[in-house]
Amino acid sequence: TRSTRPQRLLGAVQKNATRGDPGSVIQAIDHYCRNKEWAMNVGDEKGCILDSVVSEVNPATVLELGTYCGYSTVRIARLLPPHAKLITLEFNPAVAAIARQVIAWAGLEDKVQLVEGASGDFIPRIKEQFGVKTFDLVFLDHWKEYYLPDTKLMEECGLLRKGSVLLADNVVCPGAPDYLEYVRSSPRYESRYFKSHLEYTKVEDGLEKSVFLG
Ligand SMILES: CCCNc1ncnc2c1ncn2[C@@H]1O[C@H](/C=C/CNC(=O)c2cc(-c3ccc(F)cc3)cc(O)c2O)[C@@H](O)[C@H]1O
Ligand SMILES: [Mg+2]
Repeated sequence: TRSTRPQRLLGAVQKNATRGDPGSVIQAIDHYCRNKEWAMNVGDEKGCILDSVVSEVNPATVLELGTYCGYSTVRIARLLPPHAKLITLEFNPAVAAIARQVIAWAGLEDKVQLVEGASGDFIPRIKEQFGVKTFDLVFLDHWKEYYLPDTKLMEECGLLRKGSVLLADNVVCPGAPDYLEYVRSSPRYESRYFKSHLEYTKVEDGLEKSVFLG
């Protein structure tokens, strides 16, 4: 049977990237997706904005919603300080299996905990199950209609503290209008839009950075 897009993306990593070299894994995926087959990775242009926010926050605890093939997982984990932890949630087992191999190829498995399951089920259990009190940084890149409900759930579960940073991909394309309205109008967030482009295209997209004020 025909391979899947994630399988072909993993093949490009195994063929073109050096084991243990996260930068080469990022480059291999970007080259493949720009020249051979588009895929919904945050990409190199928005990826640089992601890098700058990660470096600025210098987080000890990170939550990523929607691992997909692990491209942004690798981008974030490669910048984390030694004992920092990144928990990434992915509910499609076949996709999670690919992401595990991409993260391993980059040599970052010690910094990453990939959890298979749906965000709505896991967010309420993260505290007791993973010993995390609050997240310094949350990267939202899963199904766009879940950005808002999952943000409200994180608030309710006490997973955000004064200064926690939410960074959301695709707030223009495909768009997350209810989420944007919420973080931009709520007095509990200081929000800022980073204009960019949809990965590997000239279409406008951007990242919304929202600081929780407690
Ligand atoms: C229960 C559903 C909500 N909770 C969830 N919990 C855990 N994992 C979840 C998840 N939702 C989705 N996922 C996983 O995240 C991934 C989904 C990401 C959704 N992303 C997009 O739709 C997306 C789409 C585009 C896109 C843009 C333009 C276009 F023409 C076509 C696509 C660009 C992007 O950058 C995107 O991120 C999958 O691997 C899915 O299995
Ligand atoms: Mg995205």
